[in-house]
Amino acid sequence: MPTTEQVDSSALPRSEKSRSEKSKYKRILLKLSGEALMGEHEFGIDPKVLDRMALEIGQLVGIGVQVGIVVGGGNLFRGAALNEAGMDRVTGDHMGMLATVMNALAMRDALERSNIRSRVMSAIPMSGVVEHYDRRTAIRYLTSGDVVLFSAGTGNPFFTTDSAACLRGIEIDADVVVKATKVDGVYDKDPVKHADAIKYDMLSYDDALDQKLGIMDLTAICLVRDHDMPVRVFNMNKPGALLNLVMGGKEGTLIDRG
Ligand SMILES: Nc1ncnc2c1ncn2[C@@H]1O[C@H](COP(=O)(O)OP(=O)(O)OP(=O)(O)O)[C@@H](O)[C@H]1O
Ligand SMILES: O=c1ccn([C@@H]2O[C@H](COP(=O)(O)O)[C@@H](O)[C@H]2O)c(=O)[nH]1
Repeated sequence: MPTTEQVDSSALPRSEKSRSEKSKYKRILLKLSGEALMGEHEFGIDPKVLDRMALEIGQLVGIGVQVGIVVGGGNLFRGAALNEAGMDRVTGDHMGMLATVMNALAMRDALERSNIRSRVMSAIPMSGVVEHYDRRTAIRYLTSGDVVLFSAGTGNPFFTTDSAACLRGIEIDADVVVKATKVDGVYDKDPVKHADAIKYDMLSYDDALDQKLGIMDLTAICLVRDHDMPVRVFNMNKPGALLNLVMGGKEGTLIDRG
């Protein structure tokens, strides 16, 4: 398992310090579903969702957990959908990656309004708007307690932000990749389409791959399997769930080597 640098909890109030010492994870990579940022809307960003996420992320930072974030772009553009509508696929993917930069900027704004120090890095150079992604700099920011938002996915077309989240999680030596989504875990089939879907509490990488469960793309699952990076899938609309799972609570579904 990857190791992380110890969190300096000496600056925290006593109650938060003792929680930090008990937290299961010291550094996490949180994947936020772009689609979930729409809230009740059909497109775009619901500021209420951003503010609620900022509050929940702030609780983790408050107990000394280091938080890297990858935000999806499905609330704005997806390359595959644009391609189906007739657009060149690579152009569509570039639009999708730019959408994730917009979401990351909106998330940073919400975090900073809650007095949570945060940085946006982009896999696609965007001088004057956000910093270009650099692993060592990102780890320095995380170690100093800043939230780091990794935007523009992997920087390459034909990938997804799930793959980007797993890649960045491995690169920054996160203890876990936490996938925040609209459903409360991984099921034997899509629970949005099938009322009789059965939820898994835990699942091996190989089972997730063999059953093609659709919660994450296969590239992302292969990556975490090859690097033995655990993934926890949970419902981001359940208040307190993120803090609970970081403290070791059994939220959602754990995907690991089994
Ligand atoms: N076996 C499964 N178990 C759970 N969810 C599943 C499964 N198969 C498909 N899904 C679907 O996957 C969705 C969650 O994926 P995710 O959060 O990546 O959504 P997304 O809309 O693709 O995110 P983004 O907007 O970031 O691209 C759920 O809303 C659910 O409908
Ligand atoms: O590495 C990447 C990541 C994403 N894209 C494009 O962005 C959109 C939005 O990402 P989601 O994972 O669907 O939220 C995606 O559909 C791709 O078009 C990419 O090209 N490369």
